[in-house]
Amino acid sequence: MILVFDVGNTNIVLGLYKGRELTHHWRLSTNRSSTVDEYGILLTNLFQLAGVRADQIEGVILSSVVPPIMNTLERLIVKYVGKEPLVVGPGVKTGLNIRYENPREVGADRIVNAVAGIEQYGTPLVIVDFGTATTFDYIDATGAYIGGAIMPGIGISAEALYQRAAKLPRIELAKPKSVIGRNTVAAMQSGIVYGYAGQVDGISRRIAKEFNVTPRIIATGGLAELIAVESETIELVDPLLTLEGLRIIYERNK
Ligand SMILES: Nc1ncnc2c1ncn2[C@@H]1O[C@H](COP(=O)(O)OP(=O)(O)OP(=O)(O)O)[C@@H](O)[C@H]1O
Ligand SMILES: CC(C)(CO)[C@@H](O)C(=O)NCCC(=O)O
Ligand SMILES: [K+]
Repeated sequence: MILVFDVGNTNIVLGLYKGRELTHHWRLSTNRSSTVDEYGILLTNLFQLAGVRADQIEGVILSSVVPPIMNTLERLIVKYVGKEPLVVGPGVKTGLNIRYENPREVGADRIVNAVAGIEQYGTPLVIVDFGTATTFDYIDATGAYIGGAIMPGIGISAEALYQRAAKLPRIELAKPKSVIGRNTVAAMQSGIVYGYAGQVDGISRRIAKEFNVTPRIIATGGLAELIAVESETIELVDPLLTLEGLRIIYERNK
């Protein structure tokens, strides 16, 4: 079995693979102040519930876009799993040709998504990941990672409205009945959900136009489903794309 870790700014998603099969996956909050042992308790409990022992895990791979907690997580894995994790970064074979101005600058989650996306959906391809930030990645017909776009995530956008406007409440992110809201909550839900779907379609169409391509457009991330149903350009949602990419990269480095 291998254990894969996707460390994002909001959530840590982890999964256990037996061969190519994802047998378990879990979502924890990313907490910058948790200690090695606090994460260790969570991991131990999850393994126990799943009936898995640490000594059944042959290897661990981790990708992170949160440098301040890397040290804690590496120590967690050594102490509670008894393995040195493979960390996605310079020196790890991903098989991806990265054409960003500075390839080291691309978030590891975006690289991992691209690796999985190419494998599962082919190229040219656009991947939209709805997380803390919403990212777009464009992979051209030759399989090269060209770059993309980064916009404020849905959670961040909703949070900013509530934080900065005295009369705007914190709302549930849900689709309202009509694009015209006739109360504050419905109006905010319309602006966020339909506005966001429009932004996603706008960026996707610009990519298609600028590069004169018809890419497949695949979405992933915690809030993908909510927007994908309203989007005219997203073809499907693959919630486990990042975990799959981690498994593939692990295999390429064995
Ligand atoms: N129902 C909701 N209402 C309001 N905000 C939400 C809701 N669900 C998620 N969020 C917020 O949306 C953002 C993205 O959450 P999501 O669960 O998609 O994270 P994620 O895909 O794990 O992201 P990352 O990989 O960046 O950690 C977070 O800021 C989160 O707090
Ligand atoms: C954009 C996020 C925050 C999305 O998780 C992450 O991929 C990141 O921190 N990226 C670094 C900047 C870049 O990808 O250009
Ligand atoms: K993510």
